[in-house]
Amino acid sequence: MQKTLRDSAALRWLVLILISSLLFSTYWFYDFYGGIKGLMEREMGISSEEYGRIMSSTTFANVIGMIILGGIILDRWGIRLAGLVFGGLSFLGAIISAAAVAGWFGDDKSTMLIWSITGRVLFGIGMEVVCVMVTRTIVKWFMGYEMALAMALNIGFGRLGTAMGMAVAPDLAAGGSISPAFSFAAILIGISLVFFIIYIFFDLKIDKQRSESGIVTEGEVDEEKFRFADFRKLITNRSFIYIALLCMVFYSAVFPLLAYAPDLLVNKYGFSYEMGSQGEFAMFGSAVLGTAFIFVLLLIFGLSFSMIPRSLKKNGHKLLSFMVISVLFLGYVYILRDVFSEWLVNGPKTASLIPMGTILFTPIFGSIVDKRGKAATLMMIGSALLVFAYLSLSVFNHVYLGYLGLISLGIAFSLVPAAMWPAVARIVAENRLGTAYGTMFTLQNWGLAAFFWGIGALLDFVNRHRLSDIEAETAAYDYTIPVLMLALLGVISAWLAYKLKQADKLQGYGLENPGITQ
Ligand SMILES: C[C@H](N)C(=O)N[C@@H](CCCCN)C(=O)O
Repeated sequence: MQKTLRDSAALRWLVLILISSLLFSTYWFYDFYGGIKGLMEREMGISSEEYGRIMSSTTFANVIGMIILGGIILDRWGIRLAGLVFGGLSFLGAIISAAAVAGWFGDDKSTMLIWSITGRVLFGIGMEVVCVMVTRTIVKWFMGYEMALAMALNIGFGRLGTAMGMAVAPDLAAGGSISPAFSFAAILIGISLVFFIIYIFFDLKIDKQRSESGIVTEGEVDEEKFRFADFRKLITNRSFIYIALLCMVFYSAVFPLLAYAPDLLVNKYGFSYEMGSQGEFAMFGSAVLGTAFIFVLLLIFGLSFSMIPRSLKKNGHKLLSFMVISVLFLGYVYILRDVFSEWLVNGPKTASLIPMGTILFTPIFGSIVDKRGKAATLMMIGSALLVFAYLSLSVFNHVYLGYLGLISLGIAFSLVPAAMWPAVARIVAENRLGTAYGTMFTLQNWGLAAFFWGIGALLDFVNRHRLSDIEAETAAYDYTIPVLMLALLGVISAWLAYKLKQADKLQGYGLENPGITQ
């Protein structure tokens, strides 16, 4: 068979970087608000409930089926046009939000609130359809190659956007105005659209090659088109119902919390929104350099290890690897101890370590699912960890338990997505994946709509007697009840993962079997 662009590993990974930049920038915009919640409340004069309303508005159009409609449009128009339209929509939404907080439409509270919400609604439609489009593009280029790894790394790009958005937003707003943080985030989406336009040339070329070699192109595959009969079949499949509900409940317990996590750390444990004496950018720079340094050491270790003769490393190589990685990690912590000591008292920076950790752990858990299986069991464990995390962060008051809670949350946030998304591909036929992801994202948005807003509203309600003191900065929000509510979602997630495991036993999709069969 004639070779196409996707047969070149270098081109495949280049394509992954080009399209993942859209995920990086849109996740940045989705989550950077969390790092400046307190500042937004002060500058815009809004309450926690109103902050929650802005966050929740990302989902407003999606709860009434915009993602499914976007998926159908994607199937009909193809990756290039749909990518430009929905990427452009997320950019437009981000620009409107940035203009709103800059006071372009008026600087009174209600005008800023209305336009911030309008911007976020448009951004939300664009972002979710972009996510489905990017997933389909990965399938197009990586099917038969390193698809699971590509998906995990792609999620990693998104998480990096989340982490950096949360960590850097307070620095961008350090001049006393939230506007630069918004403009910067919007510009990032514009830059990633340029990367997407570069990708379009590769997409045109590969489609041309595929049609020349007799492989039908994406737009010509009739089976790819959306049919309501398939949709009905999908939503009556037991395993799909459980995994879709799990997606809704699990993500409702995680994404909204990220929007409140920095504020939770500031209010519950007395963390700060400001950095200490060393200067934020110097600290950020040394953290990035330290991370690059450790990657280089790991690379050297990997290369030297690969040169040891097989017979010598047969036994004990796992122990040796574990020891070397542990020493490197401890060295890393030692080198960066000043950075860590400053970061671990700063709310947004500490909260950003949750998505940061998932960048490493999601591919690791993904490869465990590939090699050993146990996807449904891992989803149960991930959900149980969520319960532990939220109990630690709510009913207990010790900061070390708080750190442990954040680590558990990070592991849960890696385990469940790493097991969930490849599992969908086992339950649903490949040519229906777009519809399946669209349906799951829609349900997920129902949950997000309720909890992004619900946490803020509950926070205002349980703290209603001291709101004026909180505004005067003489009292702090009590987060116990809102976080306990999320622990309950963890319990429901664990139950749904258990039901999924049972349904899979009946239906025989083999979710507990390894993904790699050869
Ligand atoms: C934000 C989006 N609705 C979502 O749920 N994203 C997932 C990743 C989905 C990747 C599917 N291949 C996430 O965990 O961020």
